[in-house]
Amino acid sequence: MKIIIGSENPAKVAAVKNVFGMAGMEIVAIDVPSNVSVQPFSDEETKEGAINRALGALEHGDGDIGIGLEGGVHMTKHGLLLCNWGALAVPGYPPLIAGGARIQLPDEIAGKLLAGRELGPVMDEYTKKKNIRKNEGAIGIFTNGQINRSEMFTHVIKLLAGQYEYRKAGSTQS
Ligand SMILES: O=P(O)(O)OP(=O)(O)OP(=O)(O)OC[C@H]1O[C@@H](n2cnc3c(O)ncnc32)[C@H](O)[C@@H]1O
Ligand SMILES: [Mg+2]
Repeated sequence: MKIIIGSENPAKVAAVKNVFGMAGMEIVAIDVPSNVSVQPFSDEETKEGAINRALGALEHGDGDIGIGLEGGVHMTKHGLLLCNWGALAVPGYPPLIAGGARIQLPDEIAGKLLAGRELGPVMDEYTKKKNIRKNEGAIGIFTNGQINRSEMFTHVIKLLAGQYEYRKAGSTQS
């Protein structure tokens, strides 16, 4: 079985390997476009990005399963929340989707995003570190290391893998 993940971001690739990395599974990472803004600004747009990546991965990677993971932000009355979505696509079915954990972003960070900046570089500037988005992520920083980006995406991939298994079992029962 060949699984294509539509991103080369190591935090995302690690999440797929954590769940699908058993014997007999080939996991290939390719960078495919999300076809949404580089900084998605709603649940809908972030979810759309994940679906586009999953379909793109399936199309360009010649695999059995395409997976897309996308990070974004979503405005609420409690401020700007970090949001994350995943999608799993197989030929002949509508993509399965699953949402990830969401947390509040501090006002200082939210203000920069509302001014048009991207979270990745804003986080590097804020922490004075490099490539936060490929490592612990904003979620790791603002949960004091309790949940890092790849753990958060691992949970999303488990939600996708479980739905995929459930659907497969159902289709062989009848
Ligand atoms: O290579 P890709 O797969 O594009 O990985 P990415 O880190 O850019 O991740 P996304 O495109 O899914 O995220 C959309 C934007 O939000 C930023 N972002 C999302 N979650 C983040 C996090 O936890 N930490 C840092 N930046 C994050 C990211 O840098 C992008 O600007
Ligand atoms: Mg990106």
